[in-house]
Amino acid sequence: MTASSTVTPAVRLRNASMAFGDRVLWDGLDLEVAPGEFLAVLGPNGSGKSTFLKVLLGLAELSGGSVEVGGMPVTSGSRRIGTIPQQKAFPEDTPLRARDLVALGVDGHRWGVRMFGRKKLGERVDELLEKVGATHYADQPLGILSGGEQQRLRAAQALADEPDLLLCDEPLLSLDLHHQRAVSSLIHRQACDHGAAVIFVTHEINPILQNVDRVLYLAGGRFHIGTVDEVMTSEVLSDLYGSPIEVFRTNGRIVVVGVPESVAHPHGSDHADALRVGE
Ligand SMILES: Nc1ncnc2c1ncn2[C@@H]1O[C@H](COP(=O)(O)OP(=O)(O)OP(=O)(O)O)[C@@H](O)[C@H]1O
Repeated sequence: MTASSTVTPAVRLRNASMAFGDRVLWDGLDLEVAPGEFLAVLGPNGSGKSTFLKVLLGLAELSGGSVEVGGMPVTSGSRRIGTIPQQKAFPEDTPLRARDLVALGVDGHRWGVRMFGRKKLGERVDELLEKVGATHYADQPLGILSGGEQQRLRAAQALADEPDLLLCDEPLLSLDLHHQRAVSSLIHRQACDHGAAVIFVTHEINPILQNVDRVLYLAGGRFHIGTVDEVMTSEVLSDLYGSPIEVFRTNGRIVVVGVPESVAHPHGSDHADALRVGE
């Protein structure tokens, strides 16, 4: 799906540039993301993927150009944006249970808490917990849960208020295969059934290959936008990285070979999956 002229894009960037000092993350970026569209944002460590989400949240200002969300200038704290932030463990003594975190994402007015009391809120939270497979640890303290268990709760919280725009920063990290599928299909349904635009930052495109409409690939201060077939090619990635890259498909998966180690791990990251989009 792409933005048509009659529908207000969920996100619109015009001639957008972003730089920190002389470090350019992107320049001349024109992009419209339509309601219901699923955009994957790919690129090596430090290429600007999280910064891109921050710009949409109003937490970072473009160096040039403009950005609109839902046809309006970006303001921070919109209820219509759901976020699944990059994973960071909750401290062990966090005074919340799993279900409390999900409940924080539910807008009381929207779900009629005022009219029907806490019962309705509880039902909505139970429904969300079930969708991410978290029912059995709903009453556990947040801080003792594993990284993957916490991550599933973040996904439930982000979807609680049926956002129009869902910003996901590596939401599948530390999830096992089963829960990767559950969470990515939940996010995809938010796009298909509720018309939410999804912007999904990831190093690993294969788990979401079936869901992606377009890819924004950031690398070395440049970018390429298009469908998976248009962007994930040896030619495009070799051009972006400025060195020979091989992209091939096997068993319905994309394998990328030849990304320079210095680009894949510019900060000495121990994130070994950094660019292994094919595994
Ligand atoms: N406020 C800031 N001031 C200066 N530099 C910054 C600031 N925020 C981000 N950067 C730099 O911009 C670059 C892009 O950072 P960003 O976190 O967006 O990358 P990323 O693609 O999300 O990386 P990763 O895959 O490692 O999460 C990094 O080199 C980072 O150090």
